[in-house]
Amino acid sequence: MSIKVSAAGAANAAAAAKVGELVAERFASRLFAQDATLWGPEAEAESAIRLGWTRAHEISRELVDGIVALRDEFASAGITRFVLCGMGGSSLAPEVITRTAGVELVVLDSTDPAQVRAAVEEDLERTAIVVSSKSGSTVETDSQRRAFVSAFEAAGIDPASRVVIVTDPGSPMEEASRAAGYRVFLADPHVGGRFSALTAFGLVPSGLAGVDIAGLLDDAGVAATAVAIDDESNPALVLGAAIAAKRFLGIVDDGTSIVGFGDWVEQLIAESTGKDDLGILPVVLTPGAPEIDARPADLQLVRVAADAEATPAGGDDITVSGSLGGQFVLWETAVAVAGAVIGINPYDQPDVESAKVAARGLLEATPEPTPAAFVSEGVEVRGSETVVAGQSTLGGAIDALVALIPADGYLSVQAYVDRNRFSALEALRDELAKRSGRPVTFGWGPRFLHSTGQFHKGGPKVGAFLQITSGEKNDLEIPERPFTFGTLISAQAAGDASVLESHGQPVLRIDLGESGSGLDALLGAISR
Ligand SMILES: O=P(O)(O)OC[C@H]1O[C@H](O)[C@H](O)[C@@H](O)[C@@H]1O
Repeated sequence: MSIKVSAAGAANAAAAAKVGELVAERFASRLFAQDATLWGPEAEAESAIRLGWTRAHEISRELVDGIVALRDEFASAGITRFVLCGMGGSSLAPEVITRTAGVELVVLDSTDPAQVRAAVEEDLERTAIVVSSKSGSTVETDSQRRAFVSAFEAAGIDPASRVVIVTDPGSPMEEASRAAGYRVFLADPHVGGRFSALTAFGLVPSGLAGVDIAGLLDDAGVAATAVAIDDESNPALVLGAAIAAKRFLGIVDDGTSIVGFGDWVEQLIAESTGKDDLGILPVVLTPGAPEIDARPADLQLVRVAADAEATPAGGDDITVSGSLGGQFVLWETAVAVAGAVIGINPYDQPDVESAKVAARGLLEATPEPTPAAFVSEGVEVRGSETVVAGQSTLGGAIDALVALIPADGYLSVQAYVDRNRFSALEALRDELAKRSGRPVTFGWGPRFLHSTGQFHKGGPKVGAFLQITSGEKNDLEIPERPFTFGTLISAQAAGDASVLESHGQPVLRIDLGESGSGLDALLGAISR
């Protein structure tokens, strides 16, 4: 299934205005020859060590046999349940790969105590974990690993027989893992996390779970040939130039067999472009989303379809199609193009660290919790002065937040809760989009911090933020750490809120209470 891109109306015009230039400067062939000068002198040092993704479909071949052999070894020992511990670029690709293939992989990219406990307590006898971290120092991933290792030990299972590590050579995790006797797969260090779908980060968990990873690499190889040519028909040049023209990028499934593609592409685009007060904010939409019919002028819609030739784009839309392996390569190339068009370095993420620093500060200082501005219907409400001042009801505070969304801005809903238990919260996205007439993103915390989190702090400061938390009665220890999962997720939420507010952006913080009893009140206040 070859990759196809169809751009109509204004999207086609935006692409046409740029593609000739990109062909003339031989952008595509230089990119695939790993030319680090394409994004300007300031980006050169970082780009020089980040372009390995252009050849990942070839280099990763050598991993396949080892992954398949390990899968067989696990199968013969009765180990058939795999849990992936990892964040952002270390978990989003395996999630879409396994969901699309219809094989089971439990993706644990949360610090919510109940969500962690559920993953750790289920069926440990037939479970192996893949702990994936490029840096080897991500606090969420380290904490999840600790929880599993201690659960294995408590169950009399040797962790060395159940823990598989994916990391970069020389990371702190590599050394410690080898010492512990874990199986270690090393990834190509010249590929950034969000571009790592076709490296060990995408392939090890997906292959162990049962996906045909050789086929994925075959599909990617076909696409890599198509997007490396200096020609106006190159689909990645068209896509990259077209998406660079607008601030918001709505992504909607329109008949593709790929499951959950929006979540992967969201990180790739938001983290790669959202910096220097510029960027593109992806908005993952369902087919019924209000933004599709009442389209904000600054939102470009991309439909992911079964066949973009059979159902080409209409209006000002873009339609894309192709195999999943092909789509990875198409979008990675398009983002490299969009970065050059916008004038940013697509390979760094300068603002992700700020939220981590703020969370660490709170974990170390353990300050008294900020008192609630008011309590309404069992829900504690906090937030920026501009949002909560003079308010005494949940509905009033939400109205105040919506009124503060700039005319060219967006609302971001961020739910630091157990996503399995509070899945009903996802419905808030459409309600708030309808109410505000502006693009609304929805993210589970802390997962989104490794995705749209960069754009919120590094992109244009035009966001308004609705943060939802829930205390957990049954908190969970993190073995040998001075804080629990409950204190960690609270610090992550409070830390990110403080950074957003320091950028002058309004934040409304709603705590649903220990038993989550405020859920109905919140849903009611928003859908009234
Ligand atoms: O793979 P790790 O080093 O654990 O990193 C996981 C994630 O961490 C940070 O948030 C980065 O901004 C992401 O790009 C990365 O994917």
